Amino acid sequence: MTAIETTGLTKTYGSETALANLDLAVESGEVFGFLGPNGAGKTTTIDLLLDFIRPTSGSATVLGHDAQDETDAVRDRVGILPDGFDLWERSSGYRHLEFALDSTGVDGDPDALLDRVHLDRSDAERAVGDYSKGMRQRLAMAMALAGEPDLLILDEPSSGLDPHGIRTMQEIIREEAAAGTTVFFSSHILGQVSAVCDRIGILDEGELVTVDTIAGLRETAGVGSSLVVDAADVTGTPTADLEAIDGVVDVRPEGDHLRVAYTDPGAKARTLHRLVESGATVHDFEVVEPTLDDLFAAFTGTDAETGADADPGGGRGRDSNRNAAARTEPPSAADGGRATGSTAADAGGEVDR
Ligand SMILES: Nc1ncnc2c1ncn2[C@@H]1O[C@H](COP(=O)(O)OP(=O)(O)OP(=O)(O)O)[C@@H](O)[C@H]1O
Repeated sequence: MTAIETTGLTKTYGSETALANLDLAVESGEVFGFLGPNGAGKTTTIDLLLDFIRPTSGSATVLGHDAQDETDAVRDRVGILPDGFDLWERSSGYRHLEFALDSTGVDGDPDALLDRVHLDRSDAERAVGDYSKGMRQRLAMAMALAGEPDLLILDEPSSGLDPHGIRTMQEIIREEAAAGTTVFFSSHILGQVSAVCDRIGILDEGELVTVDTIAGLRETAGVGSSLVVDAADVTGTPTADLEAIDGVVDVRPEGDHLRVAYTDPGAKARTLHRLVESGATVHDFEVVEPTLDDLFAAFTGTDAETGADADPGGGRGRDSNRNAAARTEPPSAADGGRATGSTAADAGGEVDR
């Protein structure tokens, strides 16, 4: 079954197109990474899937249900970690988990959820108002896991997490995938998705640029690996000599090192041989794999982190003001559903446990 399917899904705000004509199918059981820089349209897509906002045109189904007409059926089976969620500041972590479990109608153990996200039970007794950003994120993830959802939709799940927290998040995603849960998660931190995703969709300025496996993306982008060699006396080996080696695509001196980009793995040994033959002393070498940032730049012409033009000569560039547009229609709360979104009412008083 297809877990998520969108057809021509579009959202505009006045003259601003947040999402343009999105056609996307995420298969059941897949871990799908939705990548794009700030303002690419990731949250807009997720908000449309969960009916937090309505599309300008197009349609979407989630777990076989129409995202706009069968919202309750969707939210019953989807665990959601929204972007910019709110919590009840004076309620305890436990209270949040009890609420999340109650709203799924499925029996569950709050302690088991805490264990999964590595949140201490003593912390769960406290009001969330003084939680760190990472603890809040862990609690929100635990709420999303309540009720064993069929689909997890996570908007920037690693936001605010330290490296240990990021590893925990990745472990949870792997465990969920192993249990057959479909996971759809957005991120602009490209390195973090490669470890867990079956496929990746790259979104840029509201448009889906490509969808593929990481290996497929690398191949299509033509971004090869590099051999970085620490060698002395390389003067006897002209760059052109190395560039002529089968499989080598580029040779650049970098300080005391030489960076040799190749597409055929056999080119590594041929390069090292050629250097030694010509009298160079090879002290050390390492293979540098292309990062997803390299891939992103190859597909969009922009740097994923900064949005800056990655290739001023040939890239498409970005309008740096694009994301500054005022939000005139804030995502609404998932009231009563499984969502941890802006449902929190800070009712005041003592810690509510
Ligand atoms: N309510 C709104 N009113 C006007 N413009 C909006 C609104 N919501 C989103 N936008 C615009 O739509 C575009 C896509 O925004 P969206 O939040 O979906 O991006 P994103 O990829 O999730 O970014 P981020 O990584 O920063 O969360 C942006 O240019 C944003 O300014």
